Amino acid sequence: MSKEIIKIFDTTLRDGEQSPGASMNTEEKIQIAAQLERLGVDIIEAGFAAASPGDFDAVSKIAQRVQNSTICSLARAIDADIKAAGEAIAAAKMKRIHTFIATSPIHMQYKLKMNPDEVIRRAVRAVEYAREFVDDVEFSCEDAGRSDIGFMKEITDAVINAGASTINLPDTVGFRLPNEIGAMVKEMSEYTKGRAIISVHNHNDLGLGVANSLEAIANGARQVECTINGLGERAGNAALEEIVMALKTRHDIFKDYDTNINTKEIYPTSRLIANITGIEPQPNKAIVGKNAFAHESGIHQDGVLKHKETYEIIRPEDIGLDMEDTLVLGKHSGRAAFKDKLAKLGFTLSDDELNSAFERFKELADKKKDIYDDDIRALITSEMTNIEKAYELVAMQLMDSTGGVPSAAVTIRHNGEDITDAGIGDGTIDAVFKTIDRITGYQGQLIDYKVKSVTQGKDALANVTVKVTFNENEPAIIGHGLSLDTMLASARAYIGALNSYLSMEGMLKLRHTDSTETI
Ligand SMILES: CC(=O)SCCNC(=O)CCNC(=O)[C@H](O)C(C)(C)COP(=O)(O)OP(=O)(O)OC[C@H]1O[C@@H](n2cnc3c(N)ncnc32)[C@H](O)[C@@H]1OP(=O)(O)O
Ligand SMILES: CC(C)C(=O)C(=O)O
Repeated sequence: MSKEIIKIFDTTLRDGEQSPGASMNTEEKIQIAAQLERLGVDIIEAGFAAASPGDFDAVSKIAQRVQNSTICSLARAIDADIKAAGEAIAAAKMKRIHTFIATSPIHMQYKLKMNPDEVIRRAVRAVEYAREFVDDVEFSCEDAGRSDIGFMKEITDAVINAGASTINLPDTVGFRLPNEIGAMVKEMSEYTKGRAIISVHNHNDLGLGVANSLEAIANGARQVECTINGLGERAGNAALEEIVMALKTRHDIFKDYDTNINTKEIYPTSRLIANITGIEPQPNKAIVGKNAFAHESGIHQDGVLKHKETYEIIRPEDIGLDMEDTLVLGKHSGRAAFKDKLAKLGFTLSDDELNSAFERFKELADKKKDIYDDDIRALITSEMTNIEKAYELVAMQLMDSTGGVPSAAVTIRHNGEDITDAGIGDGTIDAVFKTIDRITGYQGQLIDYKVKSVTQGKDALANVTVKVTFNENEPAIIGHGLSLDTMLASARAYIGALNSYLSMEGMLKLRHTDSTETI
């Protein structure tokens, strides 16, 4: 008997980006979308096109490039949002508009300030208008977990009649227990049988997002919304890798179902998201955490040596983690071996990108003894997500004697000219950032600074993430920098954030003059 496919709807680029500190620039989002396509997700929620000109731009560019996944944009039940979503995804080969409105009494009364009839009217109008742009419309009863099921049936009938083909029942605040989600999904699936696909979108406030999603599948849900590494608003969303690997590992229970996910792309996708957002999964995170396949204690090690399955329920290679082949290439490696390694890691680079990545790889190999797959992943990610460089770091010299004044001399290239200046600060990083400000004329406010080592060892690459505002009325910008030297990585991250800001500046200006149309 052929298995039923559970559609995997990935919302890393939309709900995942709602994780504090997880903002991504357009180039980064395009790279993530390409990897999600490789992973085999059915639907990529590429953003919320009406949220900002930057979001619109990212959704449009993803829609132009992705061929094998449906591209979706979220939209409130507001004409202007739906128009933005429809226009942003217009070029996609397969496209969907996902519109939503809250259906719980608490949201309707206090947030929307609408009575239930008005909510139904808005929902119907939204779906009808969305159908003017696409055939595939998803409607979400926001806060379904706390909504009255009778009211959800009423609104569901209305939106199905208006043209929605997927009904999503989000547990927006992660309040429900698995048996409750199971009961809600069962009742709604039976009610809508043959008329719409029932989907779930479970948040993780009580740590139950994945359990709730599995229970939903067992009770009739045929689409699950989830994110890589469980990123998302507050405590995050149900993690894609956990849902998919639970279905695969417990095929005895879920024998009738399958997904289109190529599980070997799970680990590379997780690393890409961690490198880009700077948000590392906790070490004990299921499936993709650093310790997920580490056996620390003697009895476990003894068991694994005798027979792996004594303590391993998943083979690392099934998620694309090659435990035996982590040590790679060195300074004597050539372009062919480097290209071959990149292909194995799932990267396809243009000739220019390959040349520039190879140069950076050689610089790294000169200084670092062991180069691991994760070093190469970080290097390529930073190479491929480099946006146009208005400013480029050329050289940097630091002074930080104990009891003295930390100072930095920095040379930056701008419009082909090298500009050098020096400055002091409260610490070396502050001195570097202030000197960059003096040279560029932009005054950045550092909101957050994070450094993590890409792999182990004293000579590990430092991956620095900064969050900076260059204008207090505009959103903070994320920048990443990679180097063996933490100070150099910091300077690169700060200049990266400025370059991102400049590439978005025109769009951000537009945002202030945006008007939001309501019906
Ligand atoms: C559960 C979720 O994750 S929903 C998705 C959350 N994602 C986001 O919010 C994306 C980022 N958001 C934004 O950039 C902004 O909030 C925008 C551009 C969407 C809207 O900005 P603003 O127009 O300034 O509105 P603001 O955010 O202050 O308030 C939201 C408004 O939308 C209304 N609203 C909320 N959801 C809906 C909905 N589904 N349909 C219609 N109206 C809605 C609210 O009632 C409120 O209206 P009010 O201003 O009349 O009180
Ligand atoms: C818009 C919906 C799907 C959402 O993100 C939520 O309810 O959490």
